[in-house]
Amino acid sequence: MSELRTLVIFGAGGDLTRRLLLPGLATCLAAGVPERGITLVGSGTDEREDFAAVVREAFAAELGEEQLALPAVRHTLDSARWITADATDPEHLAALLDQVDGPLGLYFALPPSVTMTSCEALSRVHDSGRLPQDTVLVLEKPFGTDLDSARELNALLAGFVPEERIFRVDHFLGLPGVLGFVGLRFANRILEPLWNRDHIERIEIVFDEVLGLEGRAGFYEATGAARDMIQSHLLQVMALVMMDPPTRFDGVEIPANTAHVLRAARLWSRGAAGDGSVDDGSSGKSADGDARSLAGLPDGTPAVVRGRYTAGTVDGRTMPSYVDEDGVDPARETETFAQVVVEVDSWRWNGVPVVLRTGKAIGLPRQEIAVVFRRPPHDYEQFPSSGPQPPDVLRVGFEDERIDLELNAGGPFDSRGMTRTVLSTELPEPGLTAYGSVLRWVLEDKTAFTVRGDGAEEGWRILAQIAEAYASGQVPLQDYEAGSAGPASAGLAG
Ligand SMILES: O=C1O[C@H](COP(=O)(O)O)[C@@H](O)[C@H](O)[C@H]1O
Repeated sequence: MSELRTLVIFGAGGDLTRRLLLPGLATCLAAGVPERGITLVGSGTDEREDFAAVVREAFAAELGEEQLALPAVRHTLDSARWITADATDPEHLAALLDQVDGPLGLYFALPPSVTMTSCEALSRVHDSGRLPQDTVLVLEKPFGTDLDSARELNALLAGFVPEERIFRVDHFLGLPGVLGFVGLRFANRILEPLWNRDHIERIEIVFDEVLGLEGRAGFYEATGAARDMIQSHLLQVMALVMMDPPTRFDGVEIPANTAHVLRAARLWSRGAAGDGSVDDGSSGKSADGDARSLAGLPDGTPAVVRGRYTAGTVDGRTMPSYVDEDGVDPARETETFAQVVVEVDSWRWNGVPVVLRTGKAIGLPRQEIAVVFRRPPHDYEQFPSSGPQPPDVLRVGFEDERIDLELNAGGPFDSRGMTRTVLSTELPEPGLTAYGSVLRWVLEDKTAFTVRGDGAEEGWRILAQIAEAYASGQVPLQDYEAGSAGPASAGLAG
C-alpha cells in the first residue's frame, strides 16, 4: 500500500486529538513523514470554524513557530479543515468520503461504543460500494469493552476490511523505552541465550504515575487502573518483552509473536484456587524444575492487589482522596492502583512471575521494564558479604530512554570485595512523541507495532480473570496515601 494522502479524525473536537494526536502528528511531520505532508480533516457532530486554528496552535506549541514553515508541516496546516458529520450515520459517512481524496486513513478518536456503531455504519457504506478499497482504519484502545464486544468488533471489521489495513493503536508500543528495549533485545547476541526461565527469575513492568484523577471521573470511574492500564498497555508491552525472536520486524511476525505470548498468559494461580495468593516458596519446591515461587518478591505477595488513594501530597501538590473527587461514587469501588502477577505458561517462560503494576498518585513513581536475572548457581564462601549477592537486573525506563544494567563487580584491589555496579546509558532523544511514532506507522503503512485482533481479545480474557479475582471478595480494596508508594502489601516500591 502507498502512503496515506488524507487523515480524517472522527471525534476531533475531543481531548485526545488536542492533547495527543495533534502534537504527535506535528512531530511526525517535522521529521518529514510524509515528505509532502497530508490533508488533515477533523470531524464531529458539531459545526466548527476553528479547527485549522486549533491545529496551528497545537503544532506551534509542540514545534515552535519556526518549524511551522517546514514543507510537510506547512502543507498540512494549509489543508486542515473540518467536516461536520455524525460518524454513526452511513449517509453522513458516505457524504464525507465523497469530499476527500485517498489513500485515506480514518482515525476513530471516539469512545469504544461509538467506535463500534461507527464501524457498523462504515460496513454499510462499504456494502453500498462507497468505501474506497484501500481505506485504512485506526482504532484507539480500548478495542471493545470486554471479551465478547472485542470479538464482535473484530468479526465486524473482518467482514469489510482486511486485518493489514486495521491499526489498533496502543501508544505504549510507541514509547521510546519500549522501542529501545525491543532493539536492545534483538540487536545483541548476549541477551537471547539468557532470555528464558533458566536465567530469568522474574520480570516487572511498572507504570506508576504522580497524576491522580485530573478531572476525568467520567472516563475513569467506569474504568479503573486494571482496565485502563493493564488490559492493553502493560500486557502488550509484556508480550513484546517476552516474545520469540521475529525473523522480520514486520506486521506479520511481531503481532503473531506477541499474540502467542498473550495466549499463554494467565493470572498466577499457584495459591489455593481463587484465594488471591501465590506460592511463597514454603511449598518446598526448589526454584528449578516444576517450581513456581515468586523468588525475590516479599513472601506471600498476593497475585492481585488493588488500592485507592486517600488524601496526601504528591510532588508538592495536595491531592484530595479519590472518593472526594468530583463525579466519584465511592460505592463503585473503582481502583486507582492495580498489581497483578501473571505467568506465561510456555516452554520458554513457565514458572517466571511477571509483575504488572500501575497506580495513580504515587510518590517517586517507577516507570520501567525490569528483568531480574537468577543468581549464579554457586555462592563463594570467600566472598566477604554474609548472604548471596543481589541479582543482576536490566532496567529500561519507559519514557526517559534510560538503560541500566545492575551487576556485581569485584574490587577494588580484591576480587572478593563485591561492589554493586550500574552500567548506564541514555538513548538519544527520539524526536517523536509516542503518538508521533504511532501516526508515523499509520502514515507509512507499517503495522509491526499495532495490536492484532486476537491480541486485543487475549487482553480482555486476562482482564476477566482480574475482574473475577476482584469479585471473589478475596482482594480487598486497600487505601494508600497519595504520595506514598502504593498499598504496602504490594511490595515492589522503588
Ligand atoms: O492510556 C493511558 O495512558 C496514560 C499514561 O500514558 P502517558 O503516555 O500519557 O504518560 C494514563 O495516564 C491514562 O490514565 C491512560 O488512559
